[in-house]
Amino acid sequence: QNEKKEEKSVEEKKVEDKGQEKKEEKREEENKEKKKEENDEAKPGEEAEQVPPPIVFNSLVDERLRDLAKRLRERTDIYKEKVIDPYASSPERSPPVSESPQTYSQNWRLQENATTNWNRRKITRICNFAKHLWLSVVTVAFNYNVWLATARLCFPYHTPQAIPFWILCDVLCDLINILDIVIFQPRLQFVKAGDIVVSTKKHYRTSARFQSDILSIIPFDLLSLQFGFTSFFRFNRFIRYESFFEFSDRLESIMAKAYIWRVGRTTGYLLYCLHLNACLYYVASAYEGLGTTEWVYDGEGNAYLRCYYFATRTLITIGGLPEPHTVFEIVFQMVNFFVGVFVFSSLIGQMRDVIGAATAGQTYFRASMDSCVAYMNTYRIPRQVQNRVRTWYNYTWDSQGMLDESELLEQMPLVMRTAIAVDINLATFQKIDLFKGCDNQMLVDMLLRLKSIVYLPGDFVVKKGDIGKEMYIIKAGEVQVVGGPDNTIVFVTLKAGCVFGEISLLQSSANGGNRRTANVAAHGFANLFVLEKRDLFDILVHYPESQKVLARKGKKLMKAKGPAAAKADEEKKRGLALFGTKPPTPKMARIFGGFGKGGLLEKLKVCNAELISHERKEIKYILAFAL
Ligand SMILES: Nc1nc2c(ncn2[C@@H]2O[C@@H]3COP(=O)(O)O[C@H]3[C@H]2O)c(=O)[nH]1
Repeated sequence: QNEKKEEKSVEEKKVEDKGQEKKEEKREEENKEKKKEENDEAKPGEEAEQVPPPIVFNSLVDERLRDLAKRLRERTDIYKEKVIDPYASSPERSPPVSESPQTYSQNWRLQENATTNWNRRKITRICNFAKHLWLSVVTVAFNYNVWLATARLCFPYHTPQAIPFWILCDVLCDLINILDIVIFQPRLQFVKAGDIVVSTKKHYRTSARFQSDILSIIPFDLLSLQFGFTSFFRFNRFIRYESFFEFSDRLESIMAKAYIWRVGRTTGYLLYCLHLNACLYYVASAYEGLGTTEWVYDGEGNAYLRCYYFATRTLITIGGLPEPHTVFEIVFQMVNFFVGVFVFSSLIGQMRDVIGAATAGQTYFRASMDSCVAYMNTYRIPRQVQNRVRTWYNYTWDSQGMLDESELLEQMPLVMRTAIAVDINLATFQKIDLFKGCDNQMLVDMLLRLKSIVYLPGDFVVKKGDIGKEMYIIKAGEVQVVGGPDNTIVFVTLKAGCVFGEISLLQSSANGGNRRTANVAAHGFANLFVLEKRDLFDILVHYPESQKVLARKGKKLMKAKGPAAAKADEEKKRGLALFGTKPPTPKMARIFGGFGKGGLLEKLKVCNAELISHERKEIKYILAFAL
């Protein structure tokens, strides 16, 4: 054991000695470097005499290493600059949103506020849900009265066994109505002198609605004790029709596809007309005597079903019914036909309007595309261009559900437009480096002036040397800053949330500063927001501070990416030729973005899994476009 301990301590000593040796070596090296630097500073001209030339084994490797060291130094400089001025970052990357530093108590208060807001929103949502649920219960009660009171009045449904059941249902419905009148109606919101106020009991009691509600629940049913059990005494319940329309309006306002409910409601009106007619036919048959003539109901089978069948054939004027013979039958049938023609034609017209409104967008899209194709045919536009135009139409429609978003927003008041624009894009804008430090209200103003535009794969969005009249923000897709003799060098790929075209926009026209400094082409399909120079400058007039921030950034960008920097960049990229050029990607694979990251193989992999809708659309169109 002693021997082992000795061995260990010897080894440890050796390690320590080695560490010390290394440290000493390092110190010596540092001292040498310091001396060298001092010499450099003191006598820059005598460098060649003082420092012996380095030994070069391989000039190519040596050059590459020097180049690498230079680039690392440049990168460090850029990072240093960024640390000093956080707004000087480049536009091609959107860093994660960093919250401004807050104290613990501030954070805590914010969290508490957020929780309270969240709780309040949750409570409001629950209340709204409860209101909708209650309104649907009241609507069921209303429909019970409207459909069954008429049927019970005309058909022999009041048998001694059924009467207790009917009484129970009637009482239940009346209870619902009473609860609604006593608890819910006085608490509804209404508009008073332009203000939304929650109704008070006093307000409700003085309203016309209260009077009609009270009239609707007067229990005339009690007269049944004197005159026998009949649903005739429940007809005052029909006055509560307003609750049905209230329910209908609310449902329309919360449904994403309101036309489905509208079609359902119109169908309901049609069915109710048939229901009324079936009731009348039974009453007419009973008046003449069941089965006494060929025309009347013969009393066989299910009375309601047979009469409903008769009503359907009569009102929809299908025909094939037994001929009426008596004056009463002829008059009844004639009135039926007239009502059928007027009521049914208007209801079917209403249905056509509802369906037409639901598909109006699609119809507009088809009509615009057809007229554009007809125009291109008239002027014998080449097939290739026509295909591109068609692809643009289809992609734009599929990706945003309309051809021109601004058309839709134009009809809205400014407040609504602002709310929508802020909701959709403000978060993205706040993350854009270029706008960091700018006034938030300025961003909102800018959002309102944006126009949406779609570029096809390979389209040039910006051409070097052109005058910059607008800047772009990428909504979806990618664009590439390209250069070189045939635009084959890709300088940078910009993704969703990035800005480009701002350099020439932020420079003055003196010395050609307003010219585009690079070519920018759409990589795949690119959905962009366009902000015109005129609009930007109109806005900046009101925000001098933001104007200063943008001007400063414009200068920095020009320095970093302007013509001089671009040339150096291009040469740097060409320098890669030292290692031989990469073999070109096959043409077909190139269409799909090559074999690399995000390329054909990856896309195919993603296709097997679940594709997100945008990418799926893009691949579909890229395929269509390529073929
Ligand atoms: N010149 C240059 N432009 C770039 C670079 N990266 C992104 N861009 C954008 O490409 C745009 C070309 O038009 P602008 O000069 O108006 O603005 C330019 C920049 O927004 C780059 O590295 N160099």
